[in-house]
Amino acid sequence: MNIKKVMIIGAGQMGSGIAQVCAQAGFEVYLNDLKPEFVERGIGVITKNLTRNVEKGRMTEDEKTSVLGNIKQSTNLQDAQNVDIVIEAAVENMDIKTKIFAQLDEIAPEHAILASNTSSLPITEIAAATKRPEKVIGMHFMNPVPVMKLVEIIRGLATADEVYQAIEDMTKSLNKVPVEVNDFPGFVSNRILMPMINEAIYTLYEGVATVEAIDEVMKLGMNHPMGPLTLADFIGLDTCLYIMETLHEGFGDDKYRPCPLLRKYVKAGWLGKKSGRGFYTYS
Ligand SMILES: CC(=O)CC(=O)SCCNC(=O)CCNC(=O)[C@H](O)C(C)(C)COP(=O)(O)OP(=O)(O)OC[C@H]1O[C@@H](n2cnc3c(N)ncnc32)[C@H](O)[C@@H]1OP(=O)(O)O
Ligand SMILES: NC(=O)C1=CN([C@@H]2O[C@H](COP(=O)(O)OP(=O)(O)OC[C@H]3O[C@@H](n4cnc5c(N)ncnc54)[C@H](OP(=O)(O)O)[C@@H]3O)[C@@H](O)[C@H]2O)C=CC1
Repeated sequence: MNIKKVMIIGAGQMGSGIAQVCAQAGFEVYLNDLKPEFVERGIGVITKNLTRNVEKGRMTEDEKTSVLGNIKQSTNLQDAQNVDIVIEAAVENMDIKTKIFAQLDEIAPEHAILASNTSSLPITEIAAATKRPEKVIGMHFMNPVPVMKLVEIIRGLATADEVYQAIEDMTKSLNKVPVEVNDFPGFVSNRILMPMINEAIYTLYEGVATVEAIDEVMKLGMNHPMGPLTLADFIGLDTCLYIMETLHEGFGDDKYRPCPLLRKYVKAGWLGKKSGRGFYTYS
């Protein structure tokens, strides 16, 4: 399967990172979001990252221009008719994702793969919204995408072997490391990571220690690069809550119940770094 043209849906922190690494690997990229200003914000982040690469001598100014030239801005899903693969990185909500996939199924060429960067939602259910479940797959990048090596590849029940192989090959061409997993809530990454973050929030909620102390324990005691509350802010508290809800509902086990403090913060609009306030405040 020859993949040259890629569409990324959602120009948030994940979508813009995925667009950057695809453009750097020479793919032609359409970066799509609901409004032009969201796409422009994503291009702004990519430009900043590339400028840092130039300043550090890892890339020339001409290479930066050429990478940016590989990215087209899109606010129209119809642009999917021109691509070989769509990677969806919109918000972590099943209704929104299934609507996007049903539309893409009508628009994208027959050969096109429809991938989702979902961090926890069942790929099989997303695939069932299309008439091409064999071409639907999970391609789960880690944040920040330009830095993190892993891509968790999730097979839905119907995903074809050649589609899995194409995504594995594409992952390697992006200079990332693919790891194959099966379709269960939270896959491997968030089934293990998110209960730890949720427990850190309970630790705060129950007054065991301060935000700073909890992070310090995990950073200095366990050598984690970021404390769990810093990491939760970095991921987005809305995304953390959606993932916990998927685990709770998907396994029907109360050990995954989201901490009420997490719910409260999300209801307050304290979504972490991206909204300027979470467990910490950001200027
Ligand atoms: C929720 C999900 O579904 C799945 C997930 O993604 S879970 C989240 C997974 N990610 C993590 O756990 C990240 C944990 N944190 C880390 O690994 C590190 O703190 C970090 C890599 C983010 C930053 O590393 P650091 O050493 O503390 O900071 P810093 O020295 O500023 O950055 C290291 C490099 O990363 C780059 N970097 C940092 N943040 C970046 C960003 N947001 N975008 C692009 N590049 C970034 C820096 O430019 C720097 O590059 P060079 O050394 O090549 O110049
Ligand atoms: N944050 C993380 O660490 C990780 C997140 N993920 C997954 O990646 C996905 C995106 O997360 P993230 O980038 O953090 O979220 P963000 O909130 O940063 O970005 C999501 C973007 O998608 C846009 N969007 C929402 N609905 C649509 C739509 N129908 N069509 C096009 N664009 C849309 C949003 O616009 P608007 O602002 O208007 O809502 C926003 O710009 C989620 O599924 C998440 O679970 C995966 C790995 C890590």
